[in-house]
Amino acid sequence: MITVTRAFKNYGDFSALDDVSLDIPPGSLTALLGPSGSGKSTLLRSIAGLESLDGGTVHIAGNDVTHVSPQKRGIGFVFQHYAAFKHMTVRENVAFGPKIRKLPKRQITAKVDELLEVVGLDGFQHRYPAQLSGGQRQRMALARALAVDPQVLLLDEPFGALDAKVRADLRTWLRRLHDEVHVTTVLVTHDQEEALDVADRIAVMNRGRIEQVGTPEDLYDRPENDFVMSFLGNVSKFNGRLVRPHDIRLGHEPGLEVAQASGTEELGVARATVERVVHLGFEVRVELTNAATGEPFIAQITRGDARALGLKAGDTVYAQVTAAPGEPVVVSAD
Ligand SMILES: Nc1ncnc2c1ncn2[C@@H]1O[C@H](COP(=O)(O)OP(=O)(O)OP(=O)(O)O)[C@@H](O)[C@H]1O
Repeated sequence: MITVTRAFKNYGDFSALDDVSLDIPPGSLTALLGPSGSGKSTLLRSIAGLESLDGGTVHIAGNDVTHVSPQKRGIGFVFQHYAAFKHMTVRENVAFGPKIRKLPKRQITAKVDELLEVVGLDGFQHRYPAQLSGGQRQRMALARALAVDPQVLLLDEPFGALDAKVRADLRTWLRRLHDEVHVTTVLVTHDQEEALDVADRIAVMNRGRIEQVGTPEDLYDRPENDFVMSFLGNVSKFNGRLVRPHDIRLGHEPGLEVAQASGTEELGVARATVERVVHLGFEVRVELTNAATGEPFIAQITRGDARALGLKAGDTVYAQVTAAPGEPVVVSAD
């Protein structure tokens, strides 16, 4: 368990951490998610001991490490741009930490073999970092961080510099790796899709504060405020409320047929003009304008529904917000 209690960090007048408290359960993969400048890296670096707090404490596994040096905190750290030793092979890079710790040679060999296999680099062990792809280099960085058996693994946008496809592959891989090694992991990301995909818990940060902590489901289905709702997925303003695109149904009649089809309670109907219909594979994004308010909004519906409605630009339709009873998918915009 990592416990941050009432952490404050200022840079001059600027408050980078403003009374942050957070519990990170042992064995979890927790994402710190927030926009640029919200304090994610500062919080991560404070847990690592790379930043000293102006107030508050950090405990790791029950020990107060607030004034303990980074080397003695039992952490592995991976940054966005990982600085590997260029003159060392992959194998030598991974073996570096255990060698410094003077582990017996045989033990080091076994450990490095195991880790290279876990990160899928066993065929690359004699290459130099420059001979690896970006994704392979980050996997080497993770193997190197894990080589010293850290209690905690801290990842600061580890896949940030890679292209979308490699990022997606690596996060699936990280999830599996975590299921295998179970080391308590904290991941900094500004990418909500990455956080929802990989983390079992997410702490949403904004302006040096934590807005909400919970499972991806909690945050997506039960956001505590507009900031969390907007940050985790698309939202549109609909009759003065924030609504998710897939919580809007479309029909040719006001209310009736959409209400019957969904069987859910009515939360508001609006007449709207279809501006654009975008096919996104299984789903269709319909861009609309509210006839009464002139506000643009988006509905996301299935391809089948779009076909049944025969939607095209210029059509007038009725949009209705739906939500399963008891599920507050609509948060007041005020
Ligand atoms: N050494 C520093 N000196 C002055 N200001 C700093 C310093 N480090 C960070 N800050 C400021 O503190 C705020 C929080 O920075 P932090 O790096 O924690 O944000 P972040 O959420 O990780 O953002 P990003 O995703 O852009 O890295 C930013 O406004 C940043 O400019």
